[in-house]
Amino acid sequence: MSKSLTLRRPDDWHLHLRDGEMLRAVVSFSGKFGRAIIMPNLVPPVVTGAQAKAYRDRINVASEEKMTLRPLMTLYLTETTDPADVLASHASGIISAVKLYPAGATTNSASGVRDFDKVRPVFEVMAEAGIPLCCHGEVTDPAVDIFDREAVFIDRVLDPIRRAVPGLKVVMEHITTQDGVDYVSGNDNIGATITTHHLVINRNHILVGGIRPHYYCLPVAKRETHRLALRRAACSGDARFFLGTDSAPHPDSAKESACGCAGCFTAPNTMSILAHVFEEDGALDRLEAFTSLNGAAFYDLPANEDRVRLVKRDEPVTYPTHIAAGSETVTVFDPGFPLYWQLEDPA
Ligand SMILES: NC(=O)N[C@@H](CC(=O)O)C(=O)O
Ligand SMILES: [Zn+2]
Ligand SMILES: [Zn+2]
Repeated sequence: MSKSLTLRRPDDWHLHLRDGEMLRAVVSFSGKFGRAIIMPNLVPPVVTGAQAKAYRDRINVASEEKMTLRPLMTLYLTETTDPADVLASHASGIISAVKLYPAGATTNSASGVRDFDKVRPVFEVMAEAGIPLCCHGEVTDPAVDIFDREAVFIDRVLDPIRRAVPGLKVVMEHITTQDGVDYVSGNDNIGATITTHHLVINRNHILVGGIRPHYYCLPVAKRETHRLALRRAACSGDARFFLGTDSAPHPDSAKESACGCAGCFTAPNTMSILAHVFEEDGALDRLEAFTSLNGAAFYDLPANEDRVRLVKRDEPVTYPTHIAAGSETVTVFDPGFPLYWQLEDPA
């Protein structure tokens, strides 16, 4: 008999759905999730409540009837963000969080924050209203080595913000280091998303034997000790750690380039990969906490009531290696090992 596992419907607490043709091409691959925090780094970015509402409408139009996905919107924080708009958008249920991109840190972050003191009034109203701040946690100082940028962000930016604005609820997005795990574990009012791909690859996967643009994302994967720290955190059941796939589709022409952009497209096979990883670490009984319970609790939302089933097949399950997006293709993340677990819905 094949092995199977029933769990509450998973949520994705960090997802890029893009817009237009790309949105229409990728949205169904996240269709079996319950809720997803939708990142606002469009071109131009989603900076006002009105824009977030319009973007949510476009996502709902692009979604198919049978999908369970419910988009939870975020605002892209800029130095001119109006605290009143943040409060009103949250009060009316349009947004669930605000996203902090240090200017220049990652894809489409040019309009992000340079001077963190300038956004202090926004942080203050967020703390008061209990609105989470989702952080892309990397400094942009050219003097800081790219592999150290997350650890330095904690010391230079994140910890000072949290001290200056007590009560601010923070998500450290897509942590990639032992330092990130330690900081989140040792503090209150803070959680962290962990991506699927950072549980699977370290920096060797990107660089050994040739440069692999489809493993390049930000924050960049670190050395193996850090990957193992992420695996322990994800598999621990600790309520501070939850799934945010950071599935970030880019056209292959933009990835396979002399200056390839950052992002891994993991939406199609995420649950299969996670079941593999948790089984390997003897933690299948804690997969539900990571994918379906911890994030909801952090966002003060109930867990999804309905269930999905993961079934372990005798033969590897196959996924498309590429999907079409208009005249472009997007490469699906290749974990580098065969996948046997398959998501079944309904359970
Ligand atoms: N993670 C990435 O490498 N890329 C993301 C941006 C982000 O989440 O930093 C993207 O939008 O492509
Ligand atoms: Zn990011
Ligand atoms: Zn992201």
